[in-house]
This record gives sequence, C-alpha cells and structure tokens, in this order.
Amino acid sequence: MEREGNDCVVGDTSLTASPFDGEASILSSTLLLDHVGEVTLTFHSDRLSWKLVEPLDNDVSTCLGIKYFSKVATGIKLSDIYAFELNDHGSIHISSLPPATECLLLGQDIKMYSFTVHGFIRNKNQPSQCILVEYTFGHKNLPTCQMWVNQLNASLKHEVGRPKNLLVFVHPRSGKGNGCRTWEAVAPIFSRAKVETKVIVTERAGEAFDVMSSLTNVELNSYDGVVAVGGDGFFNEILNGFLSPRFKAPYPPTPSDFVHLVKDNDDSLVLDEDEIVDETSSRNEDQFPLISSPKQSGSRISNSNSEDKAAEFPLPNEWFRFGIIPAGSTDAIVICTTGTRDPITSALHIVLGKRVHLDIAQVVRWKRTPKSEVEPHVRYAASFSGYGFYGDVITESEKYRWMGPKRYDYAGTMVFLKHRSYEAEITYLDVESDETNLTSRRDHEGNLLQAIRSPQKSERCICRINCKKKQDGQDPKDAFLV
Ligand SMILES: Nc1ncnc2c1ncn2[C@@H]1O[C@H](COP(=O)(O)OP(=O)(O)OP(=O)(O)O)[C@@H](O)[C@H]1O
Repeated sequence: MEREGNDCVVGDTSLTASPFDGEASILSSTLLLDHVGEVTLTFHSDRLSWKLVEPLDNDVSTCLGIKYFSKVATGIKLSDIYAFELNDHGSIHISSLPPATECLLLGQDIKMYSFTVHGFIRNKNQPSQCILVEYTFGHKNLPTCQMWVNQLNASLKHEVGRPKNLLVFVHPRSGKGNGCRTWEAVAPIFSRAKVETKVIVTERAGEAFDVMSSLTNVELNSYDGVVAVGGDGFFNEILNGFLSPRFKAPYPPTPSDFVHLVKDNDDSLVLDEDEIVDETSSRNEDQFPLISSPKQSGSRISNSNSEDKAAEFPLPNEWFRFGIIPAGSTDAIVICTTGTRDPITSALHIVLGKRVHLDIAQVVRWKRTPKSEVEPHVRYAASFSGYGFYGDVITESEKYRWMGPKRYDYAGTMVFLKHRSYEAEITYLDVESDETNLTSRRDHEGNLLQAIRSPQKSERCICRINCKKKQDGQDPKDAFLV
C-alpha cells in the first residue's frame, strides 16, 4: 500500500486468489469507499465484502464531543447486485458519518477514479420491500477501476435468467394517472443494469392487446419478456393479447344440461323454448355442443400470425416472462407476487430475473344458442374474474376514472344501493395433472360434471332480480337468472 499527496490512498490489487476471512477470493484491493474511508475490498465467487483498513476505535467516531456509531455495511451478495458502473473522474468523500451529521473537520473530498456497485437491501420492517443501495469505491488509477468493473460485470453474466431486452407498455392514465412518472422512476434501474427496453406508451384502451396479438412469435422472441407499467386490467390486456391468438387448448366441456337464455327487450332473462338443445343429439354429435372446436373457431383460438404457423417457435422461448410494475388502482397481482406494492421492488425483481409461476384462468362465454354464428368469447385472467356485483361495479367505475382509485368505493356504493342480487351455479372439474389421455380425460370430466351438478336448475332457482316477470306477479320459476 502506498500513500500519495493529499492523503489519497492507493491499494495493492491482487488478481490471484488470496485468503480473506478464511475464504478464497478472486480479487482484492485497497480502495476508498465513499463516505467511509480506506477499505480492503474483496471479491469472493458469490459476494463482495469490505473491511476498514484502519477501523475506527470500537467503530465509534466523535465530532465536537458527540459520539457516532458507524453502521457501515461490510458486504453484499452478488445475487443482490444488479449493476456495476464505472464513473467519471470525481470526488470521493472520506468520512464514517452520514452527511447530515458529519463534522466538517472529519470529512474531506478527494478527486479520483471510481466505480459504483448498485444493489438492494431488504426493508427491515417490511422484508418484501427492496431498498436501493449503492457503494462507490475510488482509486487513483483508472485501469484498476476498469479491471474491477470488467471482472464484476463478467461474473454478473453468470447470474442466470437476467433479461437483456424487454418490451415495456406504459399506461399513462393508470391509477391516479401516474403511469409515466412510475416508469421514469424505475427506468434508471433498467439502464444501469444494461437491460434494453422498447417503451410503448399507450394512447387508448386495447392498444397493448393489438400490439401483442399482431407481433409475430419471431418478433416476440427478440425480447426476453414484456413488462406492463399499470394496473391489473392493463396486465390482463397484455396477457390476453399474447394468449388469444397463440394459446391452443380445448374449450372446457359444455354443461350437459345447459339452458339457453335469450334476453328480451325488457332486460329480463327468459327461457326460449325454441332454442333448447336436444341433449342427446348434441352430445352424440360433439362432446362440446355449444362451442366450436379450435379448428372451427378460426382466428380466435388458432394462431392468427400466418407467417408464424410453421415457425420454429410455436410460443416464445422458455425464458420469456411477463412483468408488472404497479401504477394502477388496486395492483392485486403485484401484491400477490412480490408481497408489496412498490415499483422499485418490482423493477428490481425484473432486472434480477426473479420468477414466479402464475396460474391463469381461461374464461369462456358460451354461445347463447346452438344456432348462433357468434364464436364463443374467450378471455384470460391472471388475478380474478368477476361476475354479478363485482362486474357491475367495474362497469360502473369506468364512468368515474377521473376519480382515481376512489371510483371503486363510489361505484361500489352506487351499485350496492340498487339492491340487485345475482345468482350463479358453480361446478368444478377435478383434473389430474398427470393425466395424458385427453379423450379419457374428457369422458371423466363429463361424468364428473354430471355427478356434481344438481338435478333441476329451474326447481332450485329463486328469483330475486327486479325483473319484469316478477313485477308482473308471474311465477319466479319462469324467470331464469344469469
Ligand atoms: N392510454 C389509455 N387510455 C385509456 N385507457 C387505457 C389506455 N391504455 C390502457 N387503457 C385501458 O385501461 C384499463 C385499466 O388500466 P389499469 O389496469 O392500468 O388501471 P386501473 O384500472 O386504474 O388499475 P387496476 O386494474 O389495478 O384497478 C386497461 O384495461 C386498458 O385497456
């Protein structure tokens, strides 16, 4: 170690393995840690650690007679680091005290070359939340700093699953209208981590769906994933744009005693006798009488990107991922997946390549009648799917988007005061995941469905809706509810 004029400390740099705390290290140097002082920085295979060369007495410093305890970190795991950056020639400040409490006599700035380690620590009170940290190390020689940055960047490349290129959709009017500001706040994390981003700020509802559904799989494969900066609705729109033209799966079986309903002009729902399906004939004809097979349903269910049909990638590569940075009104998906509603935490999870599997529900709206030309409507939902009161609240709340998240409270109250009730019949299929024979599975599902459905829907139906039939004093059993 040598000392140069104005007390600048220049350390020895060792590229060979050297023992540190009883552990083999890859690299070790004496450097100046900004706002701390002279440290020995050591790079182990999975972490960086540093130690004050001349520790302060019992880790306590004094200023004008006041004692300050040093709470300087002493290391960081490689997996908690998202970037290393070489800085311009500039000031490194030597002091063990935080700037606010620093004694003028203790601090001094030294001009030198430096590099910064960007990482995160967990919030002690809320461990799901990540807090950005950065440590800047200085040295008089530029090549030493460069060598450290090159070496560290090379090891970050071994961290698996970190994205390099992402497609980002920003919903500017999401939540309280903070979509763009949220993106601006997290964008530096992506640029420091050298993650390329193509950013699309939407101008209308449905734009993200259109872009996602019109991109070819080859184009999608040029990205490592897609990120939504917005709320749950926006994320679901992107997901639907991705899945709708690509995902090929059989529709769920039609309930065997499905009753067809038509909506009369007075908004009440009544049974249309002419439309009742002959169960026997329809079941013989097809296991799924009211919905078309994937072949029949054409572009809705098959891949609409004709040039991709014979493509190498039926779906994007296995590393393809979907990310969400919360800027919405409720952000349920983010809270469920990261445990916190914090854009910084989400951005860090994305650049660090953290992954979590997400269940997706396929929601199929059946054909209203067997003669109907309209194809079944298919939607995918990542968080929840609402019916009845919830559906009405969402529909109503869209009229008051200018209120921000409070619109849900307002719309919820308004819909509640209408005192509508909604009826639904739920059946479920117990699917064995390892079952490979689709035909036998369908048979099994069909039997199971019948087994768990109750016999006479009309007998059990209690009409609570304020429909015309009821107002006219007719037997509620004549009115069917959805
Ligand atoms: N530029 C835009 N202008 C208007 N609507 C848009 C625009 N971009 C997207 N949308 C639509 O706004 C809907 C709601 O967006 P988003 O989910 O981001 O906000 P939110 O409803 O406030 O949040 P949350 O879903 O968390 O309650 C989306 O389904 C999307 O179709």
